[in-house]
Amino acid sequence: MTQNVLPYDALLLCSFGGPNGPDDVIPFLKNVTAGKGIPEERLAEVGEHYHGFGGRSPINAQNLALVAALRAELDARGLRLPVVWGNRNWHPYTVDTLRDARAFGATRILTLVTSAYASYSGSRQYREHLAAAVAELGEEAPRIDLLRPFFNDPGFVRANLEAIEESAAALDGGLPGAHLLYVTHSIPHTMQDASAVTGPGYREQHEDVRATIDAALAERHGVAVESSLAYCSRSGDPRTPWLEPDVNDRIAELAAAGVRKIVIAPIGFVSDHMEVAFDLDIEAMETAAAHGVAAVRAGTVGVRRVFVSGLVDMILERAARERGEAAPSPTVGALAAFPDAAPPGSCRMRHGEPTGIPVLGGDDD
Ligand SMILES: CC1=C(CCC(=O)O)c2cc3nc(cc4[nH]c(cc5[nH]c(cc1n2)c(C)c5CCC(=O)O)c(CCC(=O)O)c4C)C(CCC(=O)O)=C3C
Ligand SMILES: [Fe+2]
Repeated sequence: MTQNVLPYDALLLCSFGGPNGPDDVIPFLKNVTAGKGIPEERLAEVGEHYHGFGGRSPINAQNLALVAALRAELDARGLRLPVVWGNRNWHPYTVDTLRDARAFGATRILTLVTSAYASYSGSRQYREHLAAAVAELGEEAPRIDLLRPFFNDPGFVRANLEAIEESAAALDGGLPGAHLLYVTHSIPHTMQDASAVTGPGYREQHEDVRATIDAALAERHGVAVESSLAYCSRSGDPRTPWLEPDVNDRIAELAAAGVRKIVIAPIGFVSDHMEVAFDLDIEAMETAAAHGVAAVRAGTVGVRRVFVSGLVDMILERAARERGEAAPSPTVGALAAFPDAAPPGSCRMRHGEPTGIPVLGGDDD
């Protein structure tokens, strides 16, 4: 493959954003939950999680570290591609970053969204957000393309596998006999259903990663791995069904079935942000201790070299396709690579009805 990033002249890392201090917490939560119907009590509770960490989410520092790691990997390969960072819910906002990027001359920007799996929250909502930023900039706007969801990218899966192996080594007797509990963010059933309209859904994407890692572990360690997928961080109206089992319920169930050690593998999250730092490292760990289960939490992919290097491979492949060259999208697991342009109607919450909300990277409205 040619080591060439053209036609792109910048890479945008587009993420969720998070508060940097106590005064940011409430305005941040208002941004996130505008029009979502999340109960006051849930918001107050999540606010407390942030205040417990000094009002600061770890996510911004983690994204800056990823920006630095991407720059280092691009540099190491002799590729000239400025990397910039913008968020959906907090400073630096995407629209401001794009305005700056345009001012320094970027006209064609490839965007990497920090969600590995496709759903409304992890894909379409970002595409609506980017379309709004482009609309706001008008004539000034650079042209934006998006990288496809990367859950089955070989580098992402490999980085998760390595993190699981490293954490399992801390358990008495290691991996053999441990239950491998994969965890991701819960979403409402309606969002799960919307994610499965044009391709494999959110749950199925995770199940594919689980099967791939289980098989690799069995092969590398010569042990059959017992595993399951659980969910964390549900919110919304308690009467609305969300994906289950909750990680805490699942830990209790495993304990009741005689499991004495578990590895919690947060494959749904790319870095140790609030859901990981609170819902897993504090809550789920307390649940495990209360049930007499020895638990370790595997690292998130973060800035692991194999993950970052896989992202740069994806950038090169996409650039080549934009130049009209044939470039494959390598994947692991049973699912094919997601298309570069999201299929019409994908991850649309009220599928079938026009939403009137413009999206980037696969328009269907
Ligand atoms: C699938 C998914 C990901 C994973 C994909 C990815 O990694 O991007 C994700 C990431 C994140 N979610 C985050 C924070 C929040 N999410 C909320 C609310 C919600 N998330 C949802 C889903 C997801 N969210 C959903 C369906 C809701 C209900 C409201 C709605 O339909 O949108 C709320 C409101 C309070 C609450 O309800 O909990 C907050 C504060 C942060 C920042 C963390 C930090 O600061 O470190 C990150 C990375
Ligand atoms: Fe969220």
